Amino acid sequence: MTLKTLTMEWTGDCLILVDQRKLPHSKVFVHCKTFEEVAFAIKDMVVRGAPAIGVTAAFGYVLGAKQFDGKNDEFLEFMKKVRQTLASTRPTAVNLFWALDRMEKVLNESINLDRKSIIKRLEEEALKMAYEDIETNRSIGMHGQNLLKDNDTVLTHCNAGALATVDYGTAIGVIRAAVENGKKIRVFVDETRPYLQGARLTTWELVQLGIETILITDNMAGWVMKKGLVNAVIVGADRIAANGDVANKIGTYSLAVLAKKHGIPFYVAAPTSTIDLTIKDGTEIPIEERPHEEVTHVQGIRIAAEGVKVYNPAFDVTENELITAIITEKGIVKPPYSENLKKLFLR
Ligand SMILES: CSC[C@H]1O[C@H](OP(=O)(O)O)[C@H](O)[C@@H]1O
Repeated sequence: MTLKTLTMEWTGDCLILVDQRKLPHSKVFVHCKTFEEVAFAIKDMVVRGAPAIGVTAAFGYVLGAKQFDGKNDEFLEFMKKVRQTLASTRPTAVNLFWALDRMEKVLNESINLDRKSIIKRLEEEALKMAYEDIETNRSIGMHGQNLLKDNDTVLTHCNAGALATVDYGTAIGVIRAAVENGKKIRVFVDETRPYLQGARLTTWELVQLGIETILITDNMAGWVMKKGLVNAVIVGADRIAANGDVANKIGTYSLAVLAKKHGIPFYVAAPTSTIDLTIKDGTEIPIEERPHEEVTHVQGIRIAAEGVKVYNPAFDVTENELITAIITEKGIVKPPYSENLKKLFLR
């Protein structure tokens, strides 16, 4: 079985990723034939977005198993190294660890089979995860679109579209589903400095979908809300703590505070694989800090003085009291999140 979407293609021995560092200027692809190449692709953000990172790592795990050519009793040790290499790429999106846990479980359950059968089972699990993600996103969209009315204007941040997942998207999935249900939706897209996922990726997706898209710089969001131009804010997530605190792209917290101030509903769209019940609140979520060059340069051109210091947290945490509802594939979760997120896993 194979897989081919906007974000990735699995051919059986190669994971082909659209190079999101180069979009929208050029649509080029990175071919990964080893787990090391997959790890680099995640770390350097060839591919990014919590669900996309998880499934990419799953295929990286399969490639690692295929690469092993040592003695049988060294295989498990080798696969531990594969997991460690993939797990060390980016710390915030819990989907990465959720996906690797799923792959490791299949490995442990099939370890007494011959190597070919083990690899086959691992590949089946990665493909199952990939196709599940597409269905999950469509379900998030189906639930979430009920929160939007015809002629609503939505503001979104970063990219939580098809490119951040295996396909369809989470926050953008809600917008797509509303449009597919006949609603006219307009979208304000935050450019999302410093990596510009909004300006480069979300606008590219929405324009191709024929959805009215208005690009703004991040510092315009408050004014747009104050002018009464926004009916709802919808963002993705990288990790949701047990109490409903949400880690998402840097700038999300500011949007949530502004939305509260202006009485605008603030929704988070995420699969249950992004919920991490092992951590009680957002203070425990590891926040990735990325290279200074992402701030001092834009597309390789220096914009800041030489010698300047830089602080570049890639994510922030939005406290649960600022979140109106969390949209998942199992339905819409409202406060109290500590109680209601747990219930999701009992369904
Ligand atoms: C659907 S998850 C998308 C989520 O991931 C992004 O982070 P990054 O581009 O650094 O991987 C951002 O937080 C999005 O909301």
